[in-house]
Amino acid sequence: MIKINNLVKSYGSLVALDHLNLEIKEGEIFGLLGPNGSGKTTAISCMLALLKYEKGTVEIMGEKMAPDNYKVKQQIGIVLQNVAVFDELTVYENIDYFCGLYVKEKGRRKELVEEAIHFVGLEEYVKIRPKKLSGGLLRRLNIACGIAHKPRLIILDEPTVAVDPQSRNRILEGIQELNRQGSTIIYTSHYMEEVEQICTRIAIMDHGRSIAVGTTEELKSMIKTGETVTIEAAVLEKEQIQAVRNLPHVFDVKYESQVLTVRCTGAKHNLVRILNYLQDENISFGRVFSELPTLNDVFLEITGKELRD
Ligand SMILES: Nc1ncnc2c1ncn2[C@@H]1O[C@H](COP(=O)(O)OP(=O)(O)OP(=O)(O)O)[C@@H](O)[C@H]1O
Repeated sequence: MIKINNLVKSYGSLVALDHLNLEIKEGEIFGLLGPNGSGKTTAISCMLALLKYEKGTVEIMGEKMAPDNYKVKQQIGIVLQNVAVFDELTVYENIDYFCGLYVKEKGRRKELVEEAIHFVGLEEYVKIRPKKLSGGLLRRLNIACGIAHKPRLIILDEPTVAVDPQSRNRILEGIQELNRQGSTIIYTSHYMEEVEQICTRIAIMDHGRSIAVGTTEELKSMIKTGETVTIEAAVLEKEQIQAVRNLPHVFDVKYESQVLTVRCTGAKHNLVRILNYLQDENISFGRVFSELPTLNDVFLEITGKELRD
């Protein structure tokens, strides 16, 4: 569906995309996950030929993407980060306007607009102007405007930023439904939980590059971490921290503000072994957690820094 080859884009001396390579297949919900400033929005803008770039190629649906490739553009729905609707039009009129850019036949358009309204759950607000909508409802309107014409490819750039949990769930479920109805989806976010929840494949971005690509399971299997054990309010001496470090299958130990974080490779009984040691040493501790690897662990192992804000 999309092939991005060696894309380079700079803003002055800042390299925002540094030889970015990506391939997205038809039918995927493809997640672009990366911290703020990693180049996700720039990648989307270049992909859609909304921004000029210095080097590389973008192919969408088998064609070279260009600003005037309307044949391809017609088949793409775009929901950008900044809400782009007309204040002087009502909810209905906004969706009708954007749908009308692609669908001229009135009867068919009415059907599509009504479907889109139902889809984002804005039935009660059709006669309202955008200024009167809450942030979450406004984002839903933005989505309806981008998807009403039922495009083959839908690109959503951080659609859930500053959205209440109810609207967020509605949006995430909606994206999965659109995918079931046949649209390929590209979804950018810096929320790893969301990406993990809905994406069938994920590219993790950092500094304008895609540093790892795969399904959630594939990404997690690329790293050493099999389990992270966190022990709160533990009071440990230096030698004891070293002793934890020397336990089998432990490869990284952090001790900060009386919180002990132990990363272990995938093995049985890691937690029991650590707790037994603490008990043998009469070390008091508070709450204990054991977590399977997250996408943050993938990011942390590859880049040495946290994905979370
Ligand atoms: N118009 C611009 N002029 C100058 N620098 C820019 C411009 N747009 C983006 N940048 C810079 O390029 C880099 C990549 O930004 P981009 O917005 O693509 O990242 P992002 O991953 O989408 O981040 P966010 O999650 O914050 O939207 C950042 O360092 C950003 O400051």
